[in-house]
Amino acid sequence: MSKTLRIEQLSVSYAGKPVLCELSMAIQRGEMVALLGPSGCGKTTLLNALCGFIQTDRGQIWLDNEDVTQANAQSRQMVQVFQSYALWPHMSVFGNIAYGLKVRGWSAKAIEQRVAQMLELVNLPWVLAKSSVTTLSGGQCQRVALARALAVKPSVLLLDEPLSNLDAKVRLSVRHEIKQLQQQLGFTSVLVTHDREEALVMADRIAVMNQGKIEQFCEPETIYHHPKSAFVADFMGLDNHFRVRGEQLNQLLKEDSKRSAQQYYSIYFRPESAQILFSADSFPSDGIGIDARVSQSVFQGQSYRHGLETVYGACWCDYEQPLAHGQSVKLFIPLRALHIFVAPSVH
Ligand SMILES: Nc1ncnc2c1ncn2[C@@H]1O[C@H](COP(=O)(O)OP(=O)(O)OP(=O)(O)O)[C@@H](O)[C@H]1O
Repeated sequence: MSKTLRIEQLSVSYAGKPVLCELSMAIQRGEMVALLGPSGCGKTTLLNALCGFIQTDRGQIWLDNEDVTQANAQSRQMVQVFQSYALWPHMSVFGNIAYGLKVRGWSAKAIEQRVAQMLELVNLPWVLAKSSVTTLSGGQCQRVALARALAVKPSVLLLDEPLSNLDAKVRLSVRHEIKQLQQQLGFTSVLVTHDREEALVMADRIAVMNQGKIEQFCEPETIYHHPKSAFVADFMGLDNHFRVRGEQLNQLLKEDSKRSAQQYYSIYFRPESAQILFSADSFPSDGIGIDARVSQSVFQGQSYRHGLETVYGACWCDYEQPLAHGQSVKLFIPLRALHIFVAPSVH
């Protein structure tokens, strides 16, 4: 059932405007890959190209050893699940799940067995089979859409923001159900999402896309802890960013003249991996310390998130207690939490 998917140097444009630019990636059999990236970077275009819904300009798409670049959508056996569910409203739950099987000429008995199997798989009771899909909740609709897609045993399942129409609680449970199904059935899948946490939880590997190209493609832990560019760092939740000159960075890191004085650098770090210290605290040596003043204190459950003003700009840092507006503190960023990139010069 499940196959490897290899994309080689794929280019797609709309009316001459390039959207995917020589994009390559290889997805293993049974692997779930998340495509993460800003709006308009080409995630849905890539899914549509894989499915055969749109024409490609150059490059190839391989399923195992078969080049399917020119194959029609039906013969590719890649099935898409959409954000909007795309169920047929005039059909029952049964009718929706059975549709692809009827088209493929399955017998009535085999269809009934398969639909029952699929309903059980996605945790929907058989009594719902005769219901109209218009009477279902969002979570139930997405389960029917998933059952319909899996019923035909696709080689690759393409999930286009399947959870974004669901409310927060349902989204969390459906997220884990899809992941469990993928591990149980071992299907190859590509998941498009805007949600970083969803990508981290669900995917075996994450591809961060930027303007039609892949910026970084690796395991969730690696991309989270070792973003290879400022773009990926920004996208992976390193919400604090200072732009500093080489000589300032040399001073902060106590590394005399290691960097050119005129070059600018971007320092990224997470609010939760920095610390707020006070004048009486002993100062660790394995990090950088910056004088700061509290500008805001916001309760966020486990701790308080504080807005801090420093000579390098504003940032956020967590602390267990609320601190007074205007209070002087020391911002401490451990070396292991620092991500430093050469910044482009501003003219
Ligand atoms: N049918 C189309 N005709 C012309 N331009 C299109 C078409 N579909 C998408 N585009 C353009 O191609 C670019 C990529 O769109 P795409 O939908 O693939 O991005 P995306 O990363 O999926 O965005 P989002 O996260 O907002 O869904 C965008 O600039 C979009 O405006």
